[in-house]
Amino acid sequence: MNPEPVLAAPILVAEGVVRSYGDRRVLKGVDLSLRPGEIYALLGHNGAGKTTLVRAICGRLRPDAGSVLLNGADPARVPAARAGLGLVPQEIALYANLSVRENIETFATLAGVPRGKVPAAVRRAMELTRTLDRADAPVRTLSGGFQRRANIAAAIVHQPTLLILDEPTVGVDIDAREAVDAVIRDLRGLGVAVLIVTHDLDQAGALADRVGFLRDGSMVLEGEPRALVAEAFGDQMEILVHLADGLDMAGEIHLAAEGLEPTRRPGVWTRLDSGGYGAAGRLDARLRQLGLTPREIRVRQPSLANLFSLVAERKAA
Ligand SMILES: Nc1ncnc2c1ncn2[C@@H]1O[C@H](COP(=O)(O)OP(=O)(O)OP(=O)(O)O)[C@@H](O)[C@H]1O
Repeated sequence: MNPEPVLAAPILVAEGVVRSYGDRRVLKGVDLSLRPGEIYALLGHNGAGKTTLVRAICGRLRPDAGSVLLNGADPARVPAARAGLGLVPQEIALYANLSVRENIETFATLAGVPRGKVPAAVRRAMELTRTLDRADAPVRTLSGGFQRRANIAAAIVHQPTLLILDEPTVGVDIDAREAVDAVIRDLRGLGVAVLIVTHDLDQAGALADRVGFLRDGSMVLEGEPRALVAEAFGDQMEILVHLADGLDMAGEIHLAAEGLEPTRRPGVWTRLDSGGYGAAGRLDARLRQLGLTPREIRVRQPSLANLFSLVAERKAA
């Protein structure tokens, strides 16, 4: 008989984390754990408490109640625990006039990499982030996507076991985004635990082994993205209707009466439906009758974005 696979011990264990600012409770007892080689996407609207949770994980603030253990030690009290952490801030935090190599050397020294080991550590970080071919270029001459990878190199040069990335794809074009995703996957392959704080639901759905939705300081939903979507929507599909520009109020009322809701993309409306392509065909005919001829109708599997709206609606309900 094969023995049960033994799961590696978690790198991060946060339990019942509570934190208030004044009399406002911003974290209301949050649990979060990450194992080596796991990518976790922390999702939530502005003000949900994501940054506060990350600050508690980094040991930059102490929870009022609950605990955070990073590699078994409290990062707010034990500096050695913080050595196991790499943080990639949302803004590029590099010296613009220094080269990629010089920047990463500086971060290696700051992170306490022994002098003799700095060149090899810097080279490894540049290889992992595919920044080696521009190692000697000043950071200010590099594209936004390249700078972001160099930012990751600076955060991993001391070989942390947990890497936290804050909004790694904000302002990054699609090709550069894929390059950043590839770096994150490689780090997972090396056993690094990766926590991504993001509003980018496409990235979370594509990359994360687990996602957690933080809402008003509580983790309201957590799990494997595809399983969560399947559980929430069953056999429903998303019908996306793309309409011509210049929709008037009457048109919007008709669309809402057909159960459609506007998306963030102008002219694109959405509805969940278990009738699949047949339902899309009937909707097309109905909209034409109403004089709202769609430019395009698409039917697709629901995504994390649908789940995110559902979680937000539940709050409203
Ligand atoms: N230092 C502070 N003093 C007082 N209130 C704070 C402080 N930092 C955050 N808050 C409040 O705590 C709540 C949670 O903030 P937090 O930054 O953790 O949310 P977030 O989910 O990271 O939001 P965003 O996506 O906008 O960064 C917000 O209402 C915020 O205004």
